[in-house]
Amino acid sequence: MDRRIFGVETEFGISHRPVEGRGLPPDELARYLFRPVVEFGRSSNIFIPNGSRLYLDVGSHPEYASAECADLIDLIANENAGDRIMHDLAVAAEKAIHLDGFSGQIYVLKNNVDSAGNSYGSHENYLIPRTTHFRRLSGILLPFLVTRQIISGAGRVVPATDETEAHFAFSQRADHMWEGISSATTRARPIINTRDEPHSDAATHRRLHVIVGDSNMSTTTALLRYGSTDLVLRMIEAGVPIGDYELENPISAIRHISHDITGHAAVRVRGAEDHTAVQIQRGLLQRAQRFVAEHGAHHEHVETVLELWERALESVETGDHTLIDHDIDWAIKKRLVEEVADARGLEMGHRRLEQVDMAYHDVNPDRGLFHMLRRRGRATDVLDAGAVTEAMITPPATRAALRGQVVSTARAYGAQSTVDWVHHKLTDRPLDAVMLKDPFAVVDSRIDALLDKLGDRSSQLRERTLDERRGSGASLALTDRYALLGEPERDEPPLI
Ligand SMILES: Nc1ncnc2c1ncn2[C@@H]1O[C@H](COP(=O)(O)OP(=O)(O)OP(=O)(O)O)[C@@H](O)[C@H]1O
Ligand SMILES: [Mg+2]
Repeated sequence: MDRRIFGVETEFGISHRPVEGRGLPPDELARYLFRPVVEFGRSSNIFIPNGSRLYLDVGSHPEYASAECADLIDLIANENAGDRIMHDLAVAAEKAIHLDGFSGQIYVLKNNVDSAGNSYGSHENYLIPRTTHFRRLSGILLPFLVTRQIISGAGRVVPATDETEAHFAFSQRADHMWEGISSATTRARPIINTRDEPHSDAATHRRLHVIVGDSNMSTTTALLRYGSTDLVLRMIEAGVPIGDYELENPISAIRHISHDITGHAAVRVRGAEDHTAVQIQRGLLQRAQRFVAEHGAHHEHVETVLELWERALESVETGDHTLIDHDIDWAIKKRLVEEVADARGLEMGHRRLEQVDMAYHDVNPDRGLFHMLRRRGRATDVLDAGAVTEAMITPPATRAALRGQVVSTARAYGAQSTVDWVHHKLTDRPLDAVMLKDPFAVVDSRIDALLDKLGDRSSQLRERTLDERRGSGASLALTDRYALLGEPERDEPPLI
């Protein structure tokens, strides 16, 4: 497909560190965190004006599901808006717990393993044509995804166990995958989830749900992760021959690869010699380069993706990690961990280095180590300054723009809306529901007609300024885009 819809769901780890004693249990903390969300949307599962979804499932890992995007930079901006929203919620929650007599700080981590060894995910969604042959898709995509960690893993300080010494691994998530392909998400944790919910026209499309990825702090790494996957999908869809790297055992392979930072760990390929992760990735990259040379780049980021991909593989192959230690999460983190270890004379197994690993993923822009590195010029960024703030309040140019319009306009009129990825209605007009099956569509006359029922928008609504919005919600993302023109100033009621 020349144009594709992308979305990414991020689950966050949360914790409370009081000045002394035990912290609040995660479920209680999550309730504090989501208080402004519930105030805004009367539920802990809501769609917000930037088109994305915020929700709290059972358990205590709040999730941000990005709006559907048709451009990779839009996707990364929208994803990072989610990190910022979670940070805003943490700031508000910290105030709330202090008012309730608790002390200390709240941490929101965009990582994939907590200190107790629980794992939570970063799930990617790719729109693909229904005609794609699933057997062929998985035969190519699984080896790609199993080895992708060497170019886009988030890196992990792995503590010593009875069998292994402490070491640095490519991936956070690799040890927590249990199956290659299946329809169950949480229980079986497959690399590719086949649950068939396309959020688009089911006759023509599927939504491919990839569960294996590490959450990325680096926007450059994110571009390589989504961009390389898109290129592999594009080749599969075009039906070009892509080499045969079908793995005998994807799950043992993914773990084996993660724990050998030299990239030389060999895995069994069905009916062929053993291959290293670098060899498999090289084979796929060469195919992709040839494919782009023959068919042309299908979007403006392709060249950057190919350059990063090449450089990341060269870095692993040669062991010269300085080639990517500003661009790829695992290498950025590894350099930091080694610096701390050297400066303090610590062995790899030291607890302090695990803390550095965690702190790398702190979404707090002032405190998080990744954010500090970026400010010091030690991590590249593919987003323009201001792009994340913008993405907190502006949906991408897809169906998400229509969803955002419904949510914000209804709120301006004091009406309630009920929306999901596909359905849109005003809650008290259930018969006027609008179903938007085309995720690329940015205009739809049925949505206009629906919103016109609320009043004449052109003469009654004005867009709020950024300053007004900044002053009126726990997070910029949880504020209304519009206000009614000439809204009567309400007098403060008398105190007595
Ligand atoms: N047609 C589409 N193709 C690809 N991705 C899509 C499409 N429509 C929506 N998305 C993306 O899919 C993701 C759906 O997130 P959501 O958390 O609702 O996932 P889910 O897998 O359906 O449900 P859950 O996480 O509750 O199990 C979002 O990131 C969204 O942007
Ligand atoms: Mg989800």
